[in-house]
Amino acid sequence: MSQPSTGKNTARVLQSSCGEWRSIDVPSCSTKSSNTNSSPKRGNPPDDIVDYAFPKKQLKVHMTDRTNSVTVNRRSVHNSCPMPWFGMDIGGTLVKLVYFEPHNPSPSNNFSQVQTLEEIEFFLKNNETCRKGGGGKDTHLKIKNIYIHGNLGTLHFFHFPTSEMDMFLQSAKSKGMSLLPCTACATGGGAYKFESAFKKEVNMDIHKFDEMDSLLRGIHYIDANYQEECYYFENPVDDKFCEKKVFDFSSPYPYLVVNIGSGVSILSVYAPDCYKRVTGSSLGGGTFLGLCSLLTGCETFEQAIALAEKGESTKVDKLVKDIYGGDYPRFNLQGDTVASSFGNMTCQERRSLVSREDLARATLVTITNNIGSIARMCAVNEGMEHVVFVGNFLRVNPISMKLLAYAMDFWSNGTLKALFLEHEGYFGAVGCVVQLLET
Ligand SMILES: Nc1ncnc2c1ncn2[C@@H]1O[C@H](COP(=O)(O)OP(=O)(O)O)[C@@H](O)[C@H]1O
Ligand SMILES: CC(C)(COP(=O)(O)O)[C@@H](O)C(=O)NCCC(=O)O
Repeated sequence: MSQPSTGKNTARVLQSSCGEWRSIDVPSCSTKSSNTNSSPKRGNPPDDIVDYAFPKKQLKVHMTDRTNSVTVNRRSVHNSCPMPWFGMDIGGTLVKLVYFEPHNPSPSNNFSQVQTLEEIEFFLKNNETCRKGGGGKDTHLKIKNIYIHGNLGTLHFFHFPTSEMDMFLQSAKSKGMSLLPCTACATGGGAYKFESAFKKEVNMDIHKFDEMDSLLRGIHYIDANYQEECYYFENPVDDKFCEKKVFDFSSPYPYLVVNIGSGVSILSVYAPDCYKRVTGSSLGGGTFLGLCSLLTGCETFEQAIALAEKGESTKVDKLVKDIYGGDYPRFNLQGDTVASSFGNMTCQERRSLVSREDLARATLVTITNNIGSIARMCAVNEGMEHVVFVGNFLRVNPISMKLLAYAMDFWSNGTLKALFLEHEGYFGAVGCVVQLLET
């Protein structure tokens, strides 16, 4: 297979760099904290929940060590947010919805909590708009036996296209959803864009949270509560020997997060509550799907990926060997390296030889390599060894994951490791729910 492109995108990266510091309200957050052992504990023993959703100032917590870990008494449950709890990440392309089903609904309103959940579940499952564009419940991601704010329950995962949001609200209104008691919090751009529509259509005040804060809260929360969340690929481009392996994410700091949604955001994370947004790129998952739809006529992300699986990008891209006749050894550029993405498509004859599958594959490889190249440069600049890739661009998309794994390893001579998370696109929505009681 072709090699990832080299750092052709340097200028773009530097231009879009903003490097604004964000630090959540926790003391002694050093800007360049080293790899201290400040990670959440795994598992959830009954009397020792480690819950990063609670800031020190609002709840009675005590510091367990010098690295800002906070231990929360499980009885400090907030009663002003009626269950069931819903967290939404309303992104540029998809609405990610998580909801918490308590195993022991509070006795006082036992019936209404259960009934409310059943009614909302029925609505989500049977609503036309929720099923559009491959939307629906991600049953395989469900987490049983998780504690949120001291309550044991199950976390459910659901997604649908953001383009259906208005229809979704209309439909929720017509089915009487506004009358059901529950608490909804939201993040992503849509939390702001649709805030007034929520109020107008379903008379709901949503609790808004920043999407980067939520993303990190979600990552740390899920990782602390769900074994085997984090993984990497060994031998990523060798189909025979490629293996998915669990990575111990219990001491992750510092690390880089690359969130590949419609666009791309890159964050340096130094401690549980201390990070900065390093840069971003407008060439993300939306670009892939947009270009692929134009070039192949595909209708959905799943179709685009299915086409890409059968195509060859080397028919579309111009390789170093197409230009040099072989390697360019002086600068260690192998003949199979992509010299120019889509570079062969300037020629009519070559255009007539490529299929929709080849175009889909080339689009996927181009976008993925560009993100990999930016991520690698950020990791080098920031002195990071671990790069965590998240976002729904990676959904049902092992091609990109393996390419990113290979690219990180190859271009860093093995010093950088690409990591992935099972609940790839849902961390913002989870992070909202765990932040709920801070408001
Ligand atoms: N069912 C789907 N419909 C549309 N895009 C999808 C779907 N599944 C995965 N994707 C990919 O995921 C990207 C959106 O990722 P996501 O993390 O949800 O971002 P956002 O928050 O911007 O909506 C899309 O641009 C596309 O590349
Ligand atoms: C604006 C966004 C944070 C929105 O997040 P998204 O819905 O794409 O997940 C993201 O698309 C982004 O970071 N875009 C790149 C902007 C830049 O060039 O920095």
